[in-house]
Amino acid sequence: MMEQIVGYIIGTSTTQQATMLAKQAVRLGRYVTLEYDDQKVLGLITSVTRGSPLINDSLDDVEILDDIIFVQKVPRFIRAEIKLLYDLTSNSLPEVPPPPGTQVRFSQESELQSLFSEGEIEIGKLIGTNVAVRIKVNSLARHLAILAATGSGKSNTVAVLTERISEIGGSVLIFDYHGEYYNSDIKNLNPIEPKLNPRYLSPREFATLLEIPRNATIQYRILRKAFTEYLKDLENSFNSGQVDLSKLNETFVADIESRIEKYLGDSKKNKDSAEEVENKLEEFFERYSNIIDLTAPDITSRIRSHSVNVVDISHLDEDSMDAIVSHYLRRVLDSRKSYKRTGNGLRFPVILVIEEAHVFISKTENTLTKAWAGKIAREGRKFGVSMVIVSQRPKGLDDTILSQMTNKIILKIVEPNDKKYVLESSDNLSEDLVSQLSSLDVGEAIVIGNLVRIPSFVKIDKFEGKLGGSDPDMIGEWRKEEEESKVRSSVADFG
Ligand SMILES: Nc1ncnc2c1ncn2[C@@H]1O[C@H](COP(=O)(O)OP(=O)(O)OP(=O)(O)O)[C@@H](O)[C@H]1O
Repeated sequence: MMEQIVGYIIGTSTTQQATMLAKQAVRLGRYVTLEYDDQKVLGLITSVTRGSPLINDSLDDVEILDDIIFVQKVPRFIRAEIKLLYDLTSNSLPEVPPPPGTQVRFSQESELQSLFSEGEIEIGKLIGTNVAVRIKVNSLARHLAILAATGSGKSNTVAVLTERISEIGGSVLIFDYHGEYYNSDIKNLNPIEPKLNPRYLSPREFATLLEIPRNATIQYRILRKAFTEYLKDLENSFNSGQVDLSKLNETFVADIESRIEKYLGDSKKNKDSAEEVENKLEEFFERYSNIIDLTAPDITSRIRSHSVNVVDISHLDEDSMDAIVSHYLRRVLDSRKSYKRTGNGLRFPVILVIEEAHVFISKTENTLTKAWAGKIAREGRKFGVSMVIVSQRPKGLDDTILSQMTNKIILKIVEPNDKKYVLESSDNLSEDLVSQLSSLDVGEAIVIGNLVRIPSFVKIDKFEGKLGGSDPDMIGEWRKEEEESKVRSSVADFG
């Protein structure tokens, strides 16, 4: 059944863009098909305008308008800009622009299916159609950014995407800023308590957590020697079975300080540096006492394949969050490198999901996480470590790292600077697509990158389970407290 004609191409076209004079109202984000010069070209409606040569904006007398409308049939037009995306005949980009007068029709679902059905997991339907959009999961090796204004559907998208990746055997590690995945009923959930075990810290990482500046070479040397010796002695004690695990955490600072004393030497300068290191060591332990645990297994032994591994960091302060995220990123990358090199380490690829990414991969702050996120953005692909950064403040993200997120799922964004920033950080996103972002409904997204063959307007499937972290029902909680206080006071009277 041939679809009806919705309009004709007018004016000058290029191989990327054409203008249609429409016979009926058409919606943004709809796919259309143009057949000309033995090509069958798929296009996307990216803007629609309506007007009339007679009722134009120079009119300023409504009575004249009354007469015009009453007396005659008023010429009106609907124009639509079409972004030409794909030549279905040659399976490539269109090579020839459509001539004026070319008929335009809505694309048939069978034409669209051929383009969107090749991926391993379905994430939703093309907006306005029943065409399932499937994404190529291997393309996530080039990372993904999920960007949207608050309340537009980021968490729902993360839940749908990660659950379906786990169902095909994949391994995801979500840093759960709001505790919404940790308390959800996502399938294959593997909840992980955030713990920092200094045994798995490198001396440089430990020095960074102690805030020993890179140029404080004497402090760093003293710490490195004491820490390295402590770890060596600890390993020997573990191997000989002489470790009292219950005492490890409480003697950690003293054990290291006793080794610092050994490297004091007699120079005053060393003594001052050593004291500075000891102060920083005690401050470190106070600041991170709720996450330090020398008995905790390494994160790489807690991540499972076939799982949505979720680290609940919602109860931590942002410093501790940053320490956990940066450490876990480093351990996963190092372990995958080790596995690739020696066969020892994390045996399977991992997709790391960083929620509220603008906090950790900030454009302005030099966080601990930013350095490791940058390394993974640059080299993670070779080792099967990819990143999904999720943010409702795109302009707060580091632009270099954002530009390395080849794939993007962009839900509704209204803020003009956010839109501009996203456009500038994506070489596969055009102005006409970005201009649509304000008009997207909740759960509707533009998907671009290697995940899909062509830019796609997708209604993401609704996550069927329960997500935690939703907005509190304040009225309900107040009512409940009122009821309970009545019960308490009546029990007190009775007593
Ligand atoms: N694809 C969708 N289909 C239907 N409803 C959706 C979809 N995505 C999100 N919603 C609904 O919209 C609301 C907000 O969704 P969600 O929490 O995912 O947005 P968000 O961008 O993560 O918000 P926040 O920034 O507050 O975390 C929820 O009630 C959710 O059920």
